[in-house]
Amino acid sequence: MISVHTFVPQSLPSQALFVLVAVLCSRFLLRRSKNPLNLPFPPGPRPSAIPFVGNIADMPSSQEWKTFYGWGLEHGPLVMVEVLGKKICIINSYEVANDLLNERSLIYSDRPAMPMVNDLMDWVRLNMKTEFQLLTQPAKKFNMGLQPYGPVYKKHRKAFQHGFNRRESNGYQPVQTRENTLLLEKLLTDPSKYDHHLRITTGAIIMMIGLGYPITDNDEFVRIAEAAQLAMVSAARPDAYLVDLLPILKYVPEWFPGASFQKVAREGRELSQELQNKPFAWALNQFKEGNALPSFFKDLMEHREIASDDPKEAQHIIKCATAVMYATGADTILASTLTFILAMLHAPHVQKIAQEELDRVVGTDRLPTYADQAALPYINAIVKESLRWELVIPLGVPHRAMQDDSYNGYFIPEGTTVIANQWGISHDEKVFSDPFAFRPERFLDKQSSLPDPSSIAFGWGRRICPGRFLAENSLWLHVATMLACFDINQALGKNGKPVIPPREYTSGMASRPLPFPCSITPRNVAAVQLIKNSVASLPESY
Ligand code: HEM
Repeated sequence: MISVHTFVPQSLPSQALFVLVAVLCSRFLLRRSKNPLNLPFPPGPRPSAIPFVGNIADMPSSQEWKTFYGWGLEHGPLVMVEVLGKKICIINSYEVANDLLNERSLIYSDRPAMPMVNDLMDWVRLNMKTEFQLLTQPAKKFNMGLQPYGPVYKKHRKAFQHGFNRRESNGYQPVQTRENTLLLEKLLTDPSKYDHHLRITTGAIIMMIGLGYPITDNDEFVRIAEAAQLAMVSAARPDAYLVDLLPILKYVPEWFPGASFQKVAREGRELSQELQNKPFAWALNQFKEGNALPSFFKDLMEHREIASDDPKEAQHIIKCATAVMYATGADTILASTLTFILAMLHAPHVQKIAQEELDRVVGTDRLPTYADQAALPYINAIVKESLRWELVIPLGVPHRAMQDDSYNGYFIPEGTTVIANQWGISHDEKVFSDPFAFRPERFLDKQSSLPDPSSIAFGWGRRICPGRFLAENSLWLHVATMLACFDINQALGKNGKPVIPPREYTSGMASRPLPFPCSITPRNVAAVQLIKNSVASLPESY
């Protein structure tokens, strides 16, 4: 069933019902009339016999990527479904995703409207009619990741890329190194809370890099960022709410029977406002008083012209970029590191090989650093396999066709939502043999033609994740240093036997492992001393 927190009013007034039917009919007829070559649509599960309803009953309510993967096996790499007149294409192969989303990115770089998240939760308010108005009244648009493709989006993207291209991202390595060393100490002291420590570390890294903000215990900004991000990713699943399929419903008031989605939206909206305003106000104050630490925010404030020639618009773009950064950055790095830890419990032999490589190349009297990266192919392969084995954003962020297109004899009409099932693509056994096993070795062969998992996990074309260099740097250091200092083992169950935790992940746009027990112990006395020495030699502050 469709994953509705649905809303179907019990007793719509007859006029509203008429409008609804008219909207559906016109959408249906409009789509039918535009297929000049009369090509078939891509195959997919058979829709309902009831007109307009389409595949609503086939849509999964959780772990959508697994159902979509099954459709790929049954119908081929490009699947189409239709839900209430809206067409959704699901891509299950690297080749097709590359052909459409990379090679034809001029056509596929738009985002679908997503009224629940964008309009009602205020992540991108689209109540203005034209791109021109969007350009001249930018005050409401906040999350560039969900913005339609166009001049406004390009300005936001440019500002973001300025701070996170490969060179700038490498410039943040000292922050990552410092916070990671503190993480090792926390894992030494209290390993059972490993997920909490990692959450604090990824938050601290993002807040320092983004705003120059040193987080505290129970930090308010971290709480806001996490809550806002959770609200967004829970709602931003493909057509999770009926309002995403029938945008007219966004005008239904919260008090109306059955309109509980409006309460969810209001709470999300309040969080998104807090996310944009509170940390920014703090950073601006620091900047004005001349106390700002080096950060993405400070750099952009000093080079506002990169964002816009208009200082007011520039400030707005900077505010949006910093908010988006800590809304998207911390949780994704956390989830990929948790996946790495879970993988170590499923493939214990891997860490033995990795530790042998680390001892041989780095030795045991210092921590691995970024300078060792090129000499540690097995660690690099673990990072790649962690990005492939389970996906932080299993279905990517949906794209939208901006014009009619055809591919391999199939018609893809303008307006189609295009979902790259990144989880499915990463588990395509025609490409990755034994895809459910954690096997870093598959990436050791330099002659191999396997796609790099980064070219799947971080998305496609002009919308590819701009935080990917930063994310990979963080993940690499967590993997290399944790394996250098600790043994990561299965925890013992009640019967005293080791327990392999299941590979269970949350649903939503972003996904992470459900909490799982594990044992993290220092490899030996030398590792304990190494961590203590490394912490002692950290500078007092930034
Ligand atoms: C392991 C970590 C991460 C993964 C797997 C990941 C994955 C993704 C994916 C799949 C997309 C959608 C791309 C598409 O539309 O095809 C995306 C977009 C985005 N990511 Fe990441 N991401 C990660 C970390 C980060 C970090 C650390 C930041 C910020 C510093 C970030 C900022 C963004 C932004 C702003 C977008 C929207 C891009 C746009 O629409 O133009 N991400 N990410």
